[in-house]
Amino acid sequence: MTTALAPRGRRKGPRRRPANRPKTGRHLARLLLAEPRHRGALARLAAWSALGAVPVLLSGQLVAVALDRGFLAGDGLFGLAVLGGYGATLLLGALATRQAFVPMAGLVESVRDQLLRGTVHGSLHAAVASGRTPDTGAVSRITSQSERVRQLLSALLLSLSTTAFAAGAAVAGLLGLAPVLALITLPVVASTAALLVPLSRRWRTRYEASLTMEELVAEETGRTLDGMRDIVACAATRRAEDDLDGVLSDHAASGAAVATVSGMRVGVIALAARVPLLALLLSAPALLAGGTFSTGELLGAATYLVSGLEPALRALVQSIGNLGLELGTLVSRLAAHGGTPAPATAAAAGATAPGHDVLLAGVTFRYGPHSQPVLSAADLAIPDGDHVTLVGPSGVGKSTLADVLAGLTLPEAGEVRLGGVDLRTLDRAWLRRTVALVPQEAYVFAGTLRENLAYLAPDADTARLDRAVDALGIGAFVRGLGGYDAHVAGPGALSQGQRQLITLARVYLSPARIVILDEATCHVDPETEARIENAFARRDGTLVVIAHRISSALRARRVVILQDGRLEAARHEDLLRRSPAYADLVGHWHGAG
Ligand SMILES: Nc1ncnc2c1ncn2[C@@H]1O[C@H](COP(=O)(O)OP(=O)(O)OP(=O)(O)O)[C@@H](O)[C@H]1O
Repeated sequence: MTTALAPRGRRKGPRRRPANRPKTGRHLARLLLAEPRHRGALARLAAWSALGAVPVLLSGQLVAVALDRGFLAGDGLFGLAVLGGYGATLLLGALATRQAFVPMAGLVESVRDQLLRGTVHGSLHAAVASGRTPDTGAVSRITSQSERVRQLLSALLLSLSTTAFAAGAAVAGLLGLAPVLALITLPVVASTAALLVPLSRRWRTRYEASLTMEELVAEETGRTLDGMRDIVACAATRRAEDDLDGVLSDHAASGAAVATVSGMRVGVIALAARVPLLALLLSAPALLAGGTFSTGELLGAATYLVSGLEPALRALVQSIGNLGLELGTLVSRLAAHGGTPAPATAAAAGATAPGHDVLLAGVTFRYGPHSQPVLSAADLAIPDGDHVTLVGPSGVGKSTLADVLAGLTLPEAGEVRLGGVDLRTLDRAWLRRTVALVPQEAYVFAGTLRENLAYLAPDADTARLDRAVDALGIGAFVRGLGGYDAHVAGPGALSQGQRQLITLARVYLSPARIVILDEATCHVDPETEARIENAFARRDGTLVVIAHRISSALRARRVVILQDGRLEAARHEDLLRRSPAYADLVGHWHGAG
């Protein structure tokens, strides 16, 4: 039986995306502006923030006065007094910023309460509608998320209002001090800062992707740990490692992509303030010589650019980018799911298919973005109850196709359907019970033979074990080991072929409706292989055999050949006539046999 693993490979196609989110900004604005008391609190917050920006507004002016009329005019005391006055405005600004916390606290508490009310209502409503017990786990998860919303919203509001006013104050101060310098420098600031808009959008996309990857890593790790026993029992450790490795590499790449855009953003912010400053400094000698501006005015203008505008710009971008994005993600999840967290995967819990016909439609899969596709727009239909043998030269992609059929590997394009339902939407546990992929490496664990055989059918009694053993023709082997209650010391105590027999009997007893044998009989003799394949063919359901010998193809109802990423299916005789590749393969097998 396949393990409880996630699909593997570099999943290009259906990478899980965040659930459809409502427009976050609009939703937040609705929450903030819905009630008159919220609007009042926002107005008070704005008023205190404006007052808090007064030191920035005065900074350049006071530096200019301190220099021109104080230090440079030989009146150091006056200069010091002016700078002392600037210090006093900083104190007042700090007090005003402190006062801004009061309306903001009331506002965010109220928004948090609104969110929580919506959450609990949503959960109760869903419970009443479905007749089930309310999801109290979801409510408690959302309670903690609402708490995080409160923290983020307060940080964001404070940061936004103070930095927006500070930036405005720096611009106003510069215009007041030296309008000509403002007209020279501000367009440069504005045009460079305009680059931040597309950069921030790109940053947002990459950040969201990295969040999704983070969730995927947690999900994949949890699933691997949960399924550790099955992974070991089915000798799928390498596959599990591959799965985790793929997800971790993707996660690392997504983190690097975020860092690249963050770096570019910091560079642009620095340029926005430093390029005008550089222009100012380079033209300073000429401006001073022409007597157009005083030294104090030039330094005052530089003060507005460097200590007013640049920090405000940086804080604005960071608060909108980081705090805003995290807040938006949380709020939209709460809003979209009425208080229930977004489902972790596209697969719906409990979703089963009404039938067992398998259909591959236009399936394309490749392991890396630059590698050749292993499957290329491949089509195949396997009706329920069919017996097919899959053939193709070594390395052509037969095992990959088996993984795709079992839903362990997701195609980058096209669809795999089971009973008419897209595999990706089916309940994973149901899918794992329904489709059994038996790999070449067989595994037995220390315990009785009965425990090993009944591992996937714990309710199987001795009579059922007997029927399976008879059908597979492995009675002599079972008796030779000492019967069902004989102790199997572990994998090392049996040959590879004996381990395959146990694994095959285990799958025969399982509830799997579709069995895929991926060279699962390669270590047993041809007669035993024939008996086993025939037994599986008679068993209820579908049998797909990845051929190890020509005899497997001759036994099957149809043969499927995989060549150049495409699949062609026909009866052995027909395929022999119309496919030179199959004729070659058969010739090669006969030669080898
Ligand atoms: N995890 C992986 N990462 C990258 N490439 C892979 C991975 N697994 C398989 N491949 C490549 O994909 C191609 C198909 O491999 P696959 O094992 O599906 O072929 P196969 O037909 O089953 O081979 P064989 O008959 O030898 O078992 C090969 O070129 C292989 O090297």
